[in-house]
Amino acid sequence: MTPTAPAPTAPHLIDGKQTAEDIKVEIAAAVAQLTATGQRAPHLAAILVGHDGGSETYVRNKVLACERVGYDSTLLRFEDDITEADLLAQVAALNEDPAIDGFIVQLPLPKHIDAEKVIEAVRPDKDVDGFHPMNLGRMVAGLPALLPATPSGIVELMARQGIKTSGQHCVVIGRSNIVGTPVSILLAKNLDTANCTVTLCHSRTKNLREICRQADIIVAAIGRPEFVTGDMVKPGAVVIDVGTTRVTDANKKSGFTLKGDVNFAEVAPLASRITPVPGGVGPMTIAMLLLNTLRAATGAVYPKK
Ligand SMILES: NC(=O)C1=CN([C@@H]2O[C@H](COP(=O)(O)OP(=O)(O)OC[C@H]3O[C@@H](n4cnc5c(N)ncnc54)[C@H](OP(=O)(O)O)[C@@H]3O)[C@@H](O)[C@H]2O)C=CC1
Ligand SMILES: Nc1nc(=O)c2c([nH]1)NC[C@@H]1CN(c3ccc(C(=O)N[C@@H](CCC(=O)O)C(=O)O)cc3)C=[N+]21
Ligand SMILES: [Mg+2]
Repeated sequence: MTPTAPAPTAPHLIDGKQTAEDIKVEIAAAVAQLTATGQRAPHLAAILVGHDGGSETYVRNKVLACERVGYDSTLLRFEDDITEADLLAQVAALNEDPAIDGFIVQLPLPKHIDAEKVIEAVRPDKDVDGFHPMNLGRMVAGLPALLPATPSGIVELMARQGIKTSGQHCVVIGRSNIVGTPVSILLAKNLDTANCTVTLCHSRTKNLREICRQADIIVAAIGRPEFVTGDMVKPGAVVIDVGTTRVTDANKKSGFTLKGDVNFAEVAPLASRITPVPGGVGPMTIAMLLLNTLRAATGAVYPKK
């Protein structure tokens, strides 16, 4: 009989926070090199519309991260009654501003604004979110592109944590344009950091539990707290939790707890490796946004205009 390794008794956490710190140290060194040769520091701008608590936190974290690595940053804030035309004019101004290397428009946007239209208005060489169809198309085709931050952050996190992906069956839950769809494409690519066999699941998927049980790697990007339960996870699987939902919690000073899409208490004892929330995918998203900004500033993907 072949001896089988005992199931781990303690969760083997995937430290996204530390990995993101490592990347930020590398970026800071690159910035120091740029400025030492007389070039200006990269400059990231963010547009924030309205007062959504989560969006405020993420944008604040992005601005703080810029300072940490030595970038310049600009935050443009607008009330949620800004018209679509005015927002598009702001995008056009950032497109044309030679002092701005890259910018993002924080999502979600108010309902009266067509988010697709705004995303398409961002000049692809400044689209550090990697949401523009030009960048998504180039990514699909395997051409150099500004890659979406959360998907590339997941791939980078697994690579740096020594998680084997090649030949592994990865089940992605969620097919949004910003997470589920692009991460499924990246993980299926013929790259040393990918080469997964990918199954993409969504709200119409039949037998989701059975499909998840066949996964060597689960990527949960649903936006429903604790959706992935223990009965959906094969013992020894790697579990990547993208979800970040604020759940009301009277015991917390802030009034809420950040919940992932994975029932951590049930799944952590089963998983060989698992990302915590917070401290997993979220910090990687920010690190990859900074990396995209460096690539935009240095003309690594598109020639500087
Ligand atoms: N950590 C980070 O850096 C980031 C975290 N997030 C978080 O990730 C989560 C997902 O975000 P996002 O992709 O934008 O979410 P969306 O709401 O855009 O997409 C959710 C996806 O989940 C699917 N889904 C919903 N219910 C079910 C179900 N019962 N069974 C199977 N699939 C289901 C939907 O299916 P269908 O298409 O059929 O509707 C959809 O494809 C959120 O919590 C968000 O806050 C997002 C971005 C970055
Ligand atoms: N144009 C655009 N680009 C985005 O990249 C984008 C967006 N819109 N809209 C919302 C989602 C969500 N998102 C997160 C980024 C960082 C954390 C993050 O750093 N989370 C910390 C905790 C932060 C906290 O304390 O709330 C963590 O998980 O450890 C989470 C979520 C980016 N998004
Ligand atoms: Mg969302």
